[in-house]
Amino acid sequence: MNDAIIEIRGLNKTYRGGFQALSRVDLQIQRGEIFALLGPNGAGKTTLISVVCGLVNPSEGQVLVDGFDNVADYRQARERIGLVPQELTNEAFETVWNTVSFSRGLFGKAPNPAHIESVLKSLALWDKRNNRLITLSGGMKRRVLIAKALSHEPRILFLDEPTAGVDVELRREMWQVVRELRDNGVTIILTTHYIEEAEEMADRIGVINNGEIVLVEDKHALMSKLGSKQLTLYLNEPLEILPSALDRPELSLSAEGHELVYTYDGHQEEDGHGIPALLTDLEREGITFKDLHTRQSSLEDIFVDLVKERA
Ligand SMILES: Nc1ncnc2c1ncn2[C@@H]1O[C@H](COP(=O)(O)OP(=O)(O)OP(=O)(O)O)[C@@H](O)[C@H]1O
Repeated sequence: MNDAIIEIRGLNKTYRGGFQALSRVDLQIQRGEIFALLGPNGAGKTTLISVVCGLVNPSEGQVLVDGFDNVADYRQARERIGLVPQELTNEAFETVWNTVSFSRGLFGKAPNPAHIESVLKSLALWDKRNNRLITLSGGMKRRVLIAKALSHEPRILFLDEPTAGVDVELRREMWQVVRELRDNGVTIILTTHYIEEAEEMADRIGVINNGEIVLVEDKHALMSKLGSKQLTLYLNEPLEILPSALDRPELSLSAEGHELVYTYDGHQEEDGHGIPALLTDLEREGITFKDLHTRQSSLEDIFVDLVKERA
């Protein structure tokens, strides 16, 4: 199904001074998804978001937001987007209510107190509506940034590193907020270098490195395609060498022969070389084990491999 709410075509960005921050970026964001853009520092994440939001001009290429060209039809494109920036830049002495209402006005939208009320309630800020921002906790200030970005009823929300420097509890709270927004039909694009965040939240993941999109994939497909599993058997008696009957590339001895490590990705099963065959061979060779441990590679392992491969 292709129901792209954002279409990015052939985007290049070379900053004044000659640095190329984006290189031939093609990307489609589907309506209603949570898309995580993952990449190391300086990869081009903020530049890409800034171009889509119309804050930075591309050197080449085109961005369509819900069908509107973000240069030729800037207003229509921009009003569909909410942007939660990386930096906390709040007006310290304003109240929550005023700052969020003012943001709506910046988009030329008529006041709509009922909408502001529902945004503040959904972000658990209603009780704080008359508080000055300076009196709020860090987590509340972040939620105010989200409320500001939602004040003009955008259908797309960009979150640039929403949980950078945020503690674990607050991070979970933010994830919940983002999920609820998605459940209400908002398309979410978030940048992060917390792999855990992408693993937890995203429907699809894009990886950007050195200004190039190196991969876009459904999260589960990515993890099953590139992920591997590892089975470690703790042997009763150490082995000096592997018997030839056990000779297979996926198997190795470690811990001075006390551990047998089998690394597999599911394809071995199809070829008849999976775990059942391994266990049968072990029994036949009289090799016994006292314990076992399995481990699945995380998105982090996959990501590190990807970025290393292209370095
Ligand atoms: N205004 C600018 N002028 C020149 N170079 C810039 C400018 N803004 C960003 N860059 C360069 O472009 C590259 C990409 O920067 P960008 O902020 O998009 O990366 P990022 O992936 O968001 O990084 P981080 O994870 O650190 O926020 C970096 O090398 C950066 O130094």
